[in-house]
Amino acid sequence: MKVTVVGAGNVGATCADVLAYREIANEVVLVDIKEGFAEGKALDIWQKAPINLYDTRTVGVTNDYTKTAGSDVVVITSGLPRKPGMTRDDLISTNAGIVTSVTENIVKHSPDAIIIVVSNPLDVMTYAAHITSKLPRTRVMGMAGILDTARYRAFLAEALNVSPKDIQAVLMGGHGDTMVPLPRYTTVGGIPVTELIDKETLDAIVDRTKNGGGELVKLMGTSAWYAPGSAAAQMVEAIVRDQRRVFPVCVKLEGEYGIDGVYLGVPVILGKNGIERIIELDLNEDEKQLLETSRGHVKEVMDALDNINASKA
Ligand SMILES: NC(=O)C1=CN([C@@H]2O[C@H](COP(=O)(O)OP(=O)(O)OC[C@H]3O[C@@H](n4cnc5c(N)ncnc54)[C@H](O)[C@@H]3O)[C@@H](O)[C@H]2O)C=CC1
Ligand SMILES: O=C([O-])CC(=O)C(=O)O
Repeated sequence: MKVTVVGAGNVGATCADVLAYREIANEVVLVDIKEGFAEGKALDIWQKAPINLYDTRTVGVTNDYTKTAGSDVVVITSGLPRKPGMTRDDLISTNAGIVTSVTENIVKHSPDAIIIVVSNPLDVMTYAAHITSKLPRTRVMGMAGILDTARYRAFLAEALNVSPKDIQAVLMGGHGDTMVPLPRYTTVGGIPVTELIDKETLDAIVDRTKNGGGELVKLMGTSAWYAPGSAAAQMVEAIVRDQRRVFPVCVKLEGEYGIDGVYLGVPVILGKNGIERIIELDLNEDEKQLLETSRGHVKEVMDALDNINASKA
């Protein structure tokens, strides 16, 4: 299995590292626009192989997509991260240009690849990659839900003083303040979370999760990478090992949840064909309302991208 990671910055290099040391791929190609940067990161990861004992070959290239040819999966992390005081949506015009040109190069050399978008604003960058690639919606998806769910699970594990391994949860909607956590579908070792935690603490955790990305931007002056890079690698693993994992993933909805033509995080089954199935939960009225708010926000940003593209045409 060959995996390309575009963008050798914080998230891309972390993702490539996890793919290598967990031997998720035989070959990982890192691509960056900065001269020598991807080459250096790939060499560093390769030099770790004798220490951490793995065989995965890591190769770095400066904008040379011929080396990415025949990739099974491509992860797009290229683009600006936000700084304190910015929203993810503020990145739209710069990152849309980057994601669009990267996607063109990817499909030219790897027409059968499955594409996982990480660049922000996530839902709308997934839209940009999908319309550029012209691939079926099952093969172009965005990573955010695994990360958001992981933050929620980590906060819950801390509050309950239990292992994060035992917390199962799902979130839906856009990657931003309008994400839709679903406490009704959260369990701790099979026990509904509402039986173990009071409403006030749970509400505070939900709130912290919604602002989880911003909390880290404020602390570090740039956005997170360990959990995001690992989350993207986990999606790659589900695909290349045909694991049929159930994850929240950003995908174009075509009637599911009564939504058409908008890219949102929903639970899916992830396997060798990409999105094998979208799971439709029976949401209650409150949850439907939250999802509708999230849909409205993502649609607004999609429209903003359409306007940017129209003004360039
Ligand atoms: N979906 C999610 O949950 C998350 C998304 N992100 C997003 O991921 C993106 C990357 O974040 P970081 O890795 O922290 O940023 P970074 O600045 O560390 O790395 C980005 C890399 O992209 C490269 N790049 C820029 N234009 C390129 C092009 N045309 N072709 C190839 N490479 C190019 C840059 O040279 C840089 O090395 C950001 O947009 C960030 O907002 C970050 C964390 C979580
Ligand atoms: O917050 C950001 O800008 C990066 C991101 O999407 C996250 O960490 O959730």
